[in-house]
Amino acid sequence: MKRKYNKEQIIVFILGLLVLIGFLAGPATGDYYLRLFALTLIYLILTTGLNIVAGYAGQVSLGQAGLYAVGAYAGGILAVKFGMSFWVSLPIAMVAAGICGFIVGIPTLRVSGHYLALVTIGFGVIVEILLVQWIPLTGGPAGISVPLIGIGGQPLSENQVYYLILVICLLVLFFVKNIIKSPIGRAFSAIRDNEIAAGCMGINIMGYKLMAFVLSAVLAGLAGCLYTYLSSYISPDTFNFNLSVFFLLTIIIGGQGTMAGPIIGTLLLTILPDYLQALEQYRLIVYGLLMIVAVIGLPYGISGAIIRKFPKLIEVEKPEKIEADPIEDRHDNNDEDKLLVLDNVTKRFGGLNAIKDMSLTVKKGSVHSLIGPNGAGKSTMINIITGVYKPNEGRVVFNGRELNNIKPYKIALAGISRTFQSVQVFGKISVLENIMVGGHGQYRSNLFDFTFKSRRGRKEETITRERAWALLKMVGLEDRASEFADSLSSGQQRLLEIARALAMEPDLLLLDEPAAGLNEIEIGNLAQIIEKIKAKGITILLIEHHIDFVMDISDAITVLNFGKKLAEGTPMEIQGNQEVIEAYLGKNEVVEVC
Ligand SMILES: Nc1ncnc2c1ncn2[C@@H]1O[C@H](COP(=O)(O)OP(=O)(O)OP(=O)(O)O)[C@@H](O)[C@H]1O
Repeated sequence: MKRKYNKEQIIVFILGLLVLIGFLAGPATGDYYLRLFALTLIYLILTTGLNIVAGYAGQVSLGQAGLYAVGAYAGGILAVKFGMSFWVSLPIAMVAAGICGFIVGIPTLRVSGHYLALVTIGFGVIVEILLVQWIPLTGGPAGISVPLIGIGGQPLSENQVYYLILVICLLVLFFVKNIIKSPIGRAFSAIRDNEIAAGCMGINIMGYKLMAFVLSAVLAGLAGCLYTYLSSYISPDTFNFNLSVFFLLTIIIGGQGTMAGPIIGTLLLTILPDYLQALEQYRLIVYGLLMIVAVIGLPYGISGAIIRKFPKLIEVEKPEKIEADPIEDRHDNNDEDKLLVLDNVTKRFGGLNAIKDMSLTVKKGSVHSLIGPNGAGKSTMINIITGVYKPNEGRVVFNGRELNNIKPYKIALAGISRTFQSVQVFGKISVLENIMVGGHGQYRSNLFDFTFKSRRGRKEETITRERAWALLKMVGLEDRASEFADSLSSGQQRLLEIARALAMEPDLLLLDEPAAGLNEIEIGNLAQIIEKIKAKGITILLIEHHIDFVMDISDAITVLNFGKKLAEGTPMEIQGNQEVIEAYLGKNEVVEVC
């Protein structure tokens, strides 16, 4: 798959421009601008890392200056107190910051949003205080002076240092781009857009949040260490809270969650204020106005606005050949007939029994429907099966394995996929990427494979992408592949959810009101899709209010009322059940169905 217009080419173009500026800036305009550009590149390394955690993974961090300080002081202290060279202290500084990032990331397991922002601010403040108070190690307010970077005993010139930083910055952008374009990057975006749905796609939410924090901290540490050697002197007042706010503003204005965002934001906010010096006393006003206009007028930042204005920039080209049969065959030779068993399950919300002593057996390869009036407890059952809710009593057994205390992502990886009653697509990534998120559990490659684009990683990515195209075609959305998922109609989003759930190659597919919002033709297509899925040996547990649709495609039906089982049987048996007619179907409905 190729992009017609390649975002990476734009990034390379901007960076090419930067190199050119660097060439001209050194000899033509003197050391001041060379240092300014070097500092911009250092900030770019840091904001690219911040973009991973805040832009892609959606976790607010206002402690980045603290992590930057850890890298800077680790580099400085190792050089001054232990006589280590730049080349040895750089990786140690990155590891030190990475460990701090892990510690800062732990609260994300419990808090998010404003609370997380406060926790990260707290970290930055603690670092600032330590830098001032721990005088024997940090030099206190007087700071530390650091020797120049050297190779073979020879110190590098200012120009050489600039190009060293440029090369490191380019490598960082290249590796981060590889990670972001991999299932890891998609997992970050999925968590940002919808944590519950991401968990149900087999994504280990806590693990990926921590990974995002550690990656961004490692890059902050790298930037900090480079800063120490660029400026030859560090003191606590550089690493204050304002700097953390500045970093966050940079990616908000540039455009969070895009590779180009930090580049645009960092260039704009680091270099522009300096050029505005000509406007003397109006400089800060112009700077402030720019920020207000960008934040209010461009909610997705500058790069986000560009992408929305010119969607062709992110358009992916449809492959010439799309596989016709994307659904994995799940028939097996196992004689066990029961795929899913609920044994006396009860779920209470306060004093309300949403489900009471519910027992249910879903046979392998069947389409089993749950019907019942609103509030009967149908969605609660699906949420219990997928681990979103924990039952108060009873057991859920899938494929012979008890699921009661298993996390949603592990249940998903065990072979259960689902759609949601109120659609839960990942709105800010493309339709194609949404389906690729479904393929998350199929990868065997790791962070190393994706960072360095190993053969294994590339091969798995190609397979997932091809299957995603095939699933898109099956649900008739292949012409919408490049669009953001939240731009689809709700009916299309339901189809997208089904395709995404199938990308997980499940044994059991839970469909929660898939026909809601679809017209008659779309419901007909949906019935065909369900038939196809069933023919592949995938078991389906269906919740639906379109009774004739349910009667047509089900092998078994369970009727719920007030959290209890009212009746169970084949469609014929249910249609003739007097209690069901009175509680749910109503006489007219039955006449219509018959
Ligand atoms: N998270 C929750 N907190 C409190 N009450 C809940 C929660 N989820 C469901 N309920 C309640 O549990 C009962 C069953 O809800 P559930 O959504 O399972 O019903 P349903 O059969 O799926 O209904 P519908 O067809 O309207 O979706 C309802 O009374 C509902 O208000």
